[in-house]
Amino acid sequence: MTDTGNNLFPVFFKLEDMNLLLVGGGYVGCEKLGAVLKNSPKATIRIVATEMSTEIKAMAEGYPNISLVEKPFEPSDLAGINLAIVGIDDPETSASIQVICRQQNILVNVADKPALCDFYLGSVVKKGDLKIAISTNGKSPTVAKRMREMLTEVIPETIDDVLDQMAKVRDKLKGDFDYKIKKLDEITKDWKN
Ligand SMILES: C[C@@]1(CC(=O)O)C2=NC(=C\c3[nH]c(c(CCC(=O)O)c3CC(=O)O)Cc3[nH]c(c(CC(=O)O)c3CCC(=O)O)/C=C3\N/C(=C\2)[C@@H](CCC(=O)O)[C@]3(C)CC(=O)O)/[C@H]1CCC(=O)O
Ligand SMILES: NC(=O)c1ccc[n+]([C@@H]2O[C@H](COP(=O)([O-])OP(=O)(O)OC[C@H]3O[C@@H](n4cnc5c(N)ncnc54)[C@H](O)[C@@H]3O)[C@@H](O)[C@H]2O)c1
Repeated sequence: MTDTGNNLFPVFFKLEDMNLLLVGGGYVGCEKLGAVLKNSPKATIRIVATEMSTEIKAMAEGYPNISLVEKPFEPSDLAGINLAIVGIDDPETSASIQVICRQQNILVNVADKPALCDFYLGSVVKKGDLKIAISTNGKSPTVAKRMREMLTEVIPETIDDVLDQMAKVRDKLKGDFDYKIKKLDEITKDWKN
């Protein structure tokens, strides 16, 4: 078996059909909330923090699916939660939240603590329906950010029109699976050059 270097398995969650808990309402909480809202603005998010910053309150305004609860984290906050992100300035409590999440099979990200993460957030390139997620295996989030900027620049805005056209062709194609693949490959075969 060869080691590919980065063994993280990328998936795209339908977060808007899930319940997310964000613990922490400071700088990191705000960063992570921003990342979530940019991608999945209708996600149901419970934010629990002893103190909620004015920034996070402002960011949550206008999102009816966000509930802000100003109090310390308690295990009961995990009721009905599918995913959790922890961004608090208390390493011991962070570690204990990670343990409780594990016990309940809730996937957890403790921001900036790779050893305590079941998943990492990625840098995200988004052009209409096209989305590319980038990971450096935790080696350099700054490189991930630069790659996002580079790809955002080189991918044309018209890619979304291309996706619309391809979706139309795809819907119209009759025939079996192999035929469809052949046809769709034919239409796009020159793109590599
Ligand atoms: C991609 C992005 C997504 C997001 O968070 O939305 C993201 N970090 C971003 C930015 C960023 N984070 C940090 C800096 C400061 C510069 C620097 O330290 O390099 C910058 C740059 C900046 O802000 O300019 C600090 C930092 N981050 C981690 C550590 C701990 C460590 O490495 O041990 C420390 C040190 C903390 C300390 O010093 O105490 C760890 C993680 N950060 C990850 C994701 C995961 C790995 C992703 C991957 O595989 O590449 C992982 C493992 C876990 C996680 O947090 O999910 C987002 C870019 C969004 C964009 O702009 O596109
Ligand atoms: N600020 C940065 O640039 C930065 C960069 C890298 C790593 N970090 C790390 O990320 C973590 C969070 O940093 P920050 O800048 O967001 O801190 P912060 O002080 O801005 O916010 C901390 C938040 O955690 C909340 N909190 C603390 N204990 C809690 C508990 N038991 N239950 C619920 N909420 C609780 C506070 O009320 C506050 O909302 C720290 O471990 C920090 O070392 C911060």
